[in-house]
Amino acid sequence: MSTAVAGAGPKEKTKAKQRYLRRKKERRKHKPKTSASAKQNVPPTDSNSDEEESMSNNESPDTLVQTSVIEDVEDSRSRPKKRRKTTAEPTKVVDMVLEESIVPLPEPITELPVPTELDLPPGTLPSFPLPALPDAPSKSTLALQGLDKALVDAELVDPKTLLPIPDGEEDGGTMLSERTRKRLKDLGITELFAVQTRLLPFLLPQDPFKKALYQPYDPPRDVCVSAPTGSGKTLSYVLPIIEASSLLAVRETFEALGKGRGLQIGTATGQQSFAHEQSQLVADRISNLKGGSSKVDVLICTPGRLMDHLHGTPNFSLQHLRFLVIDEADRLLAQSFQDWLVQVLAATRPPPRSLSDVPSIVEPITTTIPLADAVAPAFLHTLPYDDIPTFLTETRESSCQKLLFSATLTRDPGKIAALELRKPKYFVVQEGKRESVLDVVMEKFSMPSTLVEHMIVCESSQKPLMFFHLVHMHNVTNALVFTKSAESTTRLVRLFDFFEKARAQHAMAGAVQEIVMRAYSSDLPASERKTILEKFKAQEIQILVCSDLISRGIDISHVSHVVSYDVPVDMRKYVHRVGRTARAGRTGDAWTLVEEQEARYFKGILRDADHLGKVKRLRVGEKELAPLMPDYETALSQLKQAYTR
Ligand SMILES: Nc1ncnc2c1ncn2[C@@H]1O[C@H](COP(=O)(O)OP(=O)(O)OP(=O)(O)O)[C@@H](O)[C@H]1O
Repeated sequence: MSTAVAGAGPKEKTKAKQRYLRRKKERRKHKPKTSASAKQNVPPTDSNSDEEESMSNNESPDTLVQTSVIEDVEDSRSRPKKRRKTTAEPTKVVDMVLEESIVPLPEPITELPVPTELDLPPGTLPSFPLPALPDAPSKSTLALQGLDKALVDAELVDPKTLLPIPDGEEDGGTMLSERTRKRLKDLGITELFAVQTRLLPFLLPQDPFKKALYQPYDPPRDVCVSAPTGSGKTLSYVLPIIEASSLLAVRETFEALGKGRGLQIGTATGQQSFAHEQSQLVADRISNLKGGSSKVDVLICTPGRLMDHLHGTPNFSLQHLRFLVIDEADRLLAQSFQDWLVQVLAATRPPPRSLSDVPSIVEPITTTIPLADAVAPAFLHTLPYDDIPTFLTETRESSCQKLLFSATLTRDPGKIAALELRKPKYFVVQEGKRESVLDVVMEKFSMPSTLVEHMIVCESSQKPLMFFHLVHMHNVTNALVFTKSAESTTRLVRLFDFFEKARAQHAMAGAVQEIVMRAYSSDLPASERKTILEKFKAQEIQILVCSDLISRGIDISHVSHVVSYDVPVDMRKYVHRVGRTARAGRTGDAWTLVEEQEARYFKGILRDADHLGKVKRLRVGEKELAPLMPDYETALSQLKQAYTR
């Protein structure tokens, strides 16, 4: 085409141009006069601009419509008149989105005038809108989706709240009996911690009917508690249970069934033989007793062992259960073996009434029929004779109240649903405003305010040395150390032993005190674990190396440091590890040794939990490590020898 243009003679072009100009002049003569302002906008009458003008006259009607819409829009918003080149379709799409989309659009677009059918040329069909993607919902909106409303409406408890426990008759709002308050004083507990100040009144209401052992027509609400590690969750449920038990004379009930006296505490954790546990839990394993034959008021158990007794111990029954406490709820709910939760909940619930439950008048009442008071009220219909007639039509429910506790409470709607909570009431012990309940929902767990956190990023080969540096230069003793595996533990303990020996030899006799470090793992027999823990408590052992499995629940007041020798796999693990120190308002330090290649991952974990800013980075230079080098090298070569032997 360019060749064709280049081949046209200049004369020919001039003639054509002259003809064109003549016609144009003619047209002008017949044209009505325009205003002065309009004249000003007339472009200079050179041939090229005229050509452009004539070209524009050939534009399709569609393009014209589209252009006019854009101009209208710009006019209405008093913008400088700058023409944009667009195609017809996108313009229509924007219009249609405004008209029809339910998705709120950003401000400037919503200001656009909504075109009506009149804006379209006659006979033009409005086009359908292209699919429009709504804005992505915010993280917080997503976190709230599918959540139990109760969790969203959780009650926030300020962790700084304390309530003095008074002597004498007045309970001072603690809801505790004089006897219990005296006992607490004997144990050195003079005030209630935040979680306890809210839980005690909730679980021990003033109305005596509300704390009755059996409440089949108006069963109590379930409770979920999210509170930091070491904040006193255990007492917040132990106290109400003890109070409820003594108040309600459970002892007498048990005596009526022929069991022991006093508040009996039983354990079923698999540390003793099954037969031994059975004999501790149940008095009569021969007769068929509808109400069970429990010997204990309180049973502390693991889900697995509880299941074993439910299936394998005659007359072991959960129908009288008043409180089902699920401590470390997130971890227990993650254990799905044998469907323990479904089965335990079923065991607390009365079986549905069926036709066979309808009493038969002709059925003789014999002496073998169990006493009514041995059966929980909600289970009375299971007796082979008519239960106590009642004018009430309400169905009777189990009186079992579920109490869930964790420092890292699960927000998983599926897991919460599996618990079949009854009108659950959530308490969240956390600093901040009402909205910070969202932090729990988004798994931004709250930490003890007395905890100071550090991390050291180093090469993996330098980790042992960094650890020894912490022990000797930062007084990291009375410490719990977490590793990723049993092998990592064994290696570290042996190397540390060699290092301490080398150090002692090196120094003048008696000048240095050897620091003792021991492994504390679930592989050890229970008796050995107990001895190690006792030695640690007595400070004969200064450092314990343990696994995540065993760490939860360790409550030793003098633990002043926690070291993650290997980084934790997730935030939950991190929270539970560091929570072994800075308990009950005491101070504590947490240290994490991060290998260079793990730094991004670990920081990512912290960042996702909005916690990165809380962990200070400690940089340790060669100079600071130099004094430890000779003994470290001796220890390394001894370890090598030990492994090659
Ligand atoms: N009111 C109180 N006054 C003084 N000490 C208390 C009080 N309540 C609890 N403690 C002590 O605080 C320590 C931590 O309490 P507890 O073990 O109940 O914490 P927790 O919240 O269950 O922690 P974790 O989630 O780590 O298991 C315990 O040694 C306990 O005896």
